[in-house]
Amino acid sequence: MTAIRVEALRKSHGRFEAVKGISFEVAAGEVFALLGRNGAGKTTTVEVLAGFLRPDGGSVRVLGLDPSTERAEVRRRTGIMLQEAGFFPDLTVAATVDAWRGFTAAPRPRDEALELTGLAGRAGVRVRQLSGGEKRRLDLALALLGRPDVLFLDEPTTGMDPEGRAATWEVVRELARRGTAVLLTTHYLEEAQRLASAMAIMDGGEIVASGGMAETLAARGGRVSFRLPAAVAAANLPLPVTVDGDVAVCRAEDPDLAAQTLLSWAAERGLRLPGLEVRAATLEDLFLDLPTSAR
Ligand SMILES: Nc1ncnc2c1ncn2[C@@H]1O[C@H](COP(=O)(O)OP(=O)(O)OP(=O)(O)O)[C@@H](O)[C@H]1O
Repeated sequence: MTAIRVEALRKSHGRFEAVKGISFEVAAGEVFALLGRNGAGKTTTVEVLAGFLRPDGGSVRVLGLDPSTERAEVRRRTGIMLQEAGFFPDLTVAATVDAWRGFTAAPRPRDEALELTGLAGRAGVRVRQLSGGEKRRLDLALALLGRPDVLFLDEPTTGMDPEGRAATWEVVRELARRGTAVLLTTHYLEEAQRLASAMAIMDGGEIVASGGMAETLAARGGRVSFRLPAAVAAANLPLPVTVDGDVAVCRAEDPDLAAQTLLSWAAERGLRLPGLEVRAATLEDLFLDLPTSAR
């Protein structure tokens, strides 16, 4: 079932067109990563989907509803974690969750929300005393309160320590397993690669690359890297490489085959290729391969 549908969406801020006719879909139970450098138009897109901004062109549907005209119903069934959270600094964590529970239909119990986000031990602490990462966790706890069918996460793990990040990923995975559609924006490409099964990369308000995560990465092939022996000139290797310092990198559709070719070539000459590493393409490779303006 399609949970989020964006068709030819356009949105300007004043005269500046931040989103220029983008389309994508997110299915129930899917984590979809919307990526792109600062100012690409990701937050504007999320704000339209959440009903904070009206589209100037095209259409968006969340759970089949129009967020600008059916905002209350969309709000009831979505959770949202924006970059800037508006907390009351003098309230405790527990009081903040209680206040939000008051606005939420059939909310989760407070302790469950705090437990899920690793804040159980911080219930009595005032919001002003939380670290940046803990504030993000509180924001997530509030976004989860209504057991949403759709969750918008705008850079959810910024400022979190590795443990907090891993715990957040686990919460997001569990929600997706239970059918929540998750739209994630992040600058952490490893996070996107681990969490999302599909993605779109935006640049200057347009989508410049999109597709299933596994399929897109598999289509990029992979790379073999090793330290170039002093006696070997890169041009003499049996496959083309780029050299960075003393590390040679060979991009290949089939990196295992490329590694075999390089190793046999080295063995025939009694050479070793120290530090040889074979790996599939990452989202970072894909990003770095985009035209400069698209990063
Ligand atoms: N309220 C606003 N008024 C004017 N311009 C805006 C407004 N909000 C965003 N913009 C501009 O629209 C463009 C897209 O911004 P947006 O916040 O959607 O990008 P983003 O991809 O989320 O970036 P980031 O990764 O930095 O969060 C930027 O150039 C930004 O300066």
